[in-house]
Amino acid sequence: MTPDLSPAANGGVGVLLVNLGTPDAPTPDAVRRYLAEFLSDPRVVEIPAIAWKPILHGVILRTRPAKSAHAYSQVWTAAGSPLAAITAGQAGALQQRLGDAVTVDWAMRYGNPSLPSRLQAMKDAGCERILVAPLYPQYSGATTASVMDKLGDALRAMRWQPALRTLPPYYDDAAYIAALEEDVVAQVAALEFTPEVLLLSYHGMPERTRKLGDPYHDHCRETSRLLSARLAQRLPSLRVETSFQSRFGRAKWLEPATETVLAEEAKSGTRRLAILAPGFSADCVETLEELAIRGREVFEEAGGERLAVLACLNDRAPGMAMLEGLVRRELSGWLSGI
Ligand SMILES: C=CC1=C(C)c2cc3[nH]c(cc4nc(cc5[nH]c(cc1n2)c(C)c5CCC(=O)O)C(CCC(=O)O)=C4C)c(C)c3C=C
Ligand SMILES: [Fe+2]
Ligand SMILES: [Fe+2]
Repeated sequence: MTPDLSPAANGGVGVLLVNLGTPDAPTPDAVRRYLAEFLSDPRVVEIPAIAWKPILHGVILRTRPAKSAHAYSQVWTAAGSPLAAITAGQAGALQQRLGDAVTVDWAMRYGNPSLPSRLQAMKDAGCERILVAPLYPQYSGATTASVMDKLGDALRAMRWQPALRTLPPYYDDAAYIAALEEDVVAQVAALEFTPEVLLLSYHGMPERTRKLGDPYHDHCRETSRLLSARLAQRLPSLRVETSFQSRFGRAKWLEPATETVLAEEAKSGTRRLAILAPGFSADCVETLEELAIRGREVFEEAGGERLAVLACLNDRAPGMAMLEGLVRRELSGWLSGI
């Protein structure tokens, strides 16, 4: 095939938003396909394949899909998986903010739309310079680095590659902390009750990854420290705590576990609690089912009365203004006059 060298088809700038991934449907078969890809990634499960494959295929993929499909079915929307629908909304909102000079698209690390397929589609549409933006504020090997691995695989298969930049983690960026602050203050003001505690719940990781040099735990703690300091000025009576959710497998995970903190807070007298998941750019099964359904049961069974799970930044204005700012900064020198 002869390369298209016409000016209209080439030289374009693109932004590719990437999030984790989600099944195509809330069914055991679709969840099995998705989990098989996700949990075969050596960045996610750092156990030698020879030991892990029999456990994955012999136990996990036989038992977990039905349980996870039930969780997904409780949060599925007319637009599909919340994570996919919201990520698409973020891409649309960013496109509007940046205008026609930039092509904005989105992809998933696992499942669909796949990262290689969207990268190729952007290249075919004339994008020769692409900013890949993993929507993970806190860096981890299992998330950010895994996106870069997949990007490397996709590039390896391309003869004519686009030039690439990648968005660095933004866990301590003043714009991210300010967006969270503004959004928390507005969401708390709109509640029917005044929470005594704000629990910042991050997705967990095996504790071992921290010892191996993964900065994820430190990034989460730093986000919490910076956000707590800002909230202390705005909502001085709110006590802010941090926890890690979603323990998976038998190994020790980062602590304290969200479930444990919810139960202990209720047992020690906290009656009204709000949860925010600052590490998730978009609401997903982890916030809408694990926190808002199962977390609520844990809190109420231990004596808690009111629990509010605050929305993630999603595609609303505070988060989109922050993302637009980060993206414009990273596109510096690639754009003129926008
Ligand atoms: C935001 C950061 C995330 C980190 C860090 C992370 C690490 C991690 N996750 C698993 C296992 C599972 N995660 C699952 C869902 C899931 N995880 C994240 C984000 C992070 N994961 C998101 C946004 C989601 C939701 C996806 C969606 O479709 O909405 C799941 C699947 C759900 C389930 O079956 O419970 C698993 C499994 C590990 C092992 C890990 C670190 C090593
Ligand atoms: Fe996860
Ligand atoms: Fe989870």
